[in-house]
Amino acid sequence: MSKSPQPAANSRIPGFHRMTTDERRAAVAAFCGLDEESVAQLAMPGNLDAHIADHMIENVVGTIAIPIGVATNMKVDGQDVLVPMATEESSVVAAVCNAAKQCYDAGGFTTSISGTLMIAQIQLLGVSDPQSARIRILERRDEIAAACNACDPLLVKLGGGFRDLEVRVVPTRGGEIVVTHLIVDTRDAMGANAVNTMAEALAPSIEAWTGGRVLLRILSNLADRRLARARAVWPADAIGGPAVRDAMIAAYQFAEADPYRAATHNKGIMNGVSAVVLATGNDTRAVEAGAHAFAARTGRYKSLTNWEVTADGSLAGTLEMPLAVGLVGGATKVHPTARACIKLLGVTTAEQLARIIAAVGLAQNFAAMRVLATEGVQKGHMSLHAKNIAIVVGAVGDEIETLAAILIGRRQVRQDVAEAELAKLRQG
Ligand SMILES: CC(C)(COP(=O)([O-])OP(=O)([O-])OC[C@H]1O[C@@H](n2cnc3c(N)ncnc32)[C@H](O)[C@@H]1OP(=O)([O-])[O-])[C@@H](O)C(=O)NCCC(=O)NCCSC(=O)C[C@@](C)(O)CC(=O)[O-]
Ligand SMILES: NC(=O)C1=CN([C@@H]2O[C@H](COP(=O)(O)OP(=O)(O)OC[C@H]3O[C@@H](n4cnc5c(N)ncnc54)[C@H](O)[C@@H]3O)[C@@H](O)[C@H]2O)C=CC1
Repeated sequence: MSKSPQPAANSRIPGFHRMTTDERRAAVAAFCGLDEESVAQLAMPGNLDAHIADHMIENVVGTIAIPIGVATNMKVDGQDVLVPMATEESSVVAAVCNAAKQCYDAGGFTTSISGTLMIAQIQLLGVSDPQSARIRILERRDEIAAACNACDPLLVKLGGGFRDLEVRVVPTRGGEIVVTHLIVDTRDAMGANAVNTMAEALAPSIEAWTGGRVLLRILSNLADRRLARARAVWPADAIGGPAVRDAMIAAYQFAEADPYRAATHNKGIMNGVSAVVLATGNDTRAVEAGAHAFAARTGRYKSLTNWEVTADGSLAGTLEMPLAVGLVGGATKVHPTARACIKLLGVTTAEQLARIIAAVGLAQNFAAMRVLATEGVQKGHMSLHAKNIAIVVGAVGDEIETLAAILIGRRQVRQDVAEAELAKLRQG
């Protein structure tokens, strides 16, 4: 039995990972004033009602439960926050806690956002004079704005709606096409449905103005008008000294130079990003598509983060990436556990959510680079993964921790070794 949880004054909760799950929920509730219903929702095994599941997607036959861990030590824009992360991968949550701990005293993470603008694309084919068609569409800006806003009076009332118009002539293998971008502020919605409705509503007018034929009418997941940014500074002393710092810079330079490495580097960032996106009921595929398209925007796939050394010798990291997430729409309001996670985070706007997710992505990248540039990823990752291996070979109850400790002690986190050790354990 671990020690009793103390109400947390901040997100630094040393030993949080040694508490029982009940104690952790109590500590989280004490930290953010989470109501009993949300605590109960988090505690419920298989916490999605079959009836709700059956209405969320098609042809439902069941649900799959993914654990939600809470990242501690996070300070974002001066405020301590506990961050729920839904992931099947061991060591991801621990990595964020670890990275955040090492920059906490230096101020944690500072974030910003470029706005909450989404882009809907309308593809126009069959115009012999695409440049003229482009100008004809641009001339209708006011009509287009009014038509878009008429599609979603609630969004307009909430301060969102049409913001801008772009029209591009894009060469394709089938000839030049005219692509209209509707740029719409979707406020606290991710906004796919909202902007798709506008694009579909406008299509007949665009055909009438140009004599062309509209084909696709759909948002772009390259949400480069909805960038979230995070930065943080890790003093060299807090991370093991200048040699560790310089090794991390060299690791980053590898990702900058080589897309094979950049893909893995960015996968590490997405370990954190996608886990918060999923926990809050947002669309992981939309965020992932946006991230990777943004990483490749110059024509060469690159790191989403930048790392450099400050004048005083600290390690400074920055992350900038599209983060189209919402607090309304999708599963955010439908899935009761997503609602509980949003309460746990204490965010009231999509902007705040995106900013915290960017901070988590940066933390995750720091932790991965630090272990890769020092002891290697296997030590930490495999020690946490040892419990999974124990379960795979059939360990139950107390056997799981005992067997995992044996595997870590032997430095052989392998299924064949686990099978043999479990057999030995059971023989007494
Ligand atoms: C695993 C650690 C954190 C151990 O790191 P450590 O230095 O052994 O940890 P420690 O025991 O000294 O503890 C330091 C702090 O880490 C946290 N911590 C420590 N242990 C736990 C735990 N069990 N549960 C929750 N939090 C934990 C916790 O905050 C703790 O502070 P405390 O609370 O004790 O004051 C470290 O090795 C690490 O950061 N590893 C990185 C792991 C990682 O990146 N995993 C992702 C999976 S690999 C992958 O998919 C991505 C990759 C790597 O390919 C990306 C890339 O290539 O760039
Ligand atoms: N390529 C993609 O990424 C695609 C994604 N989707 C899905 O679309 C869904 C998201 O679409 P949304 O338009 O976000 O959902 P939605 O249509 O369910 O909700 C958005 C609407 O909520 C209303 N609203 C109420 N309060 C609001 C507030 N505070 N701020 C903004 N709007 C508010 C507005 O009328 C707004 O249009 C996700 O489930 C996503 O998976 C759908 C098609 C394509």
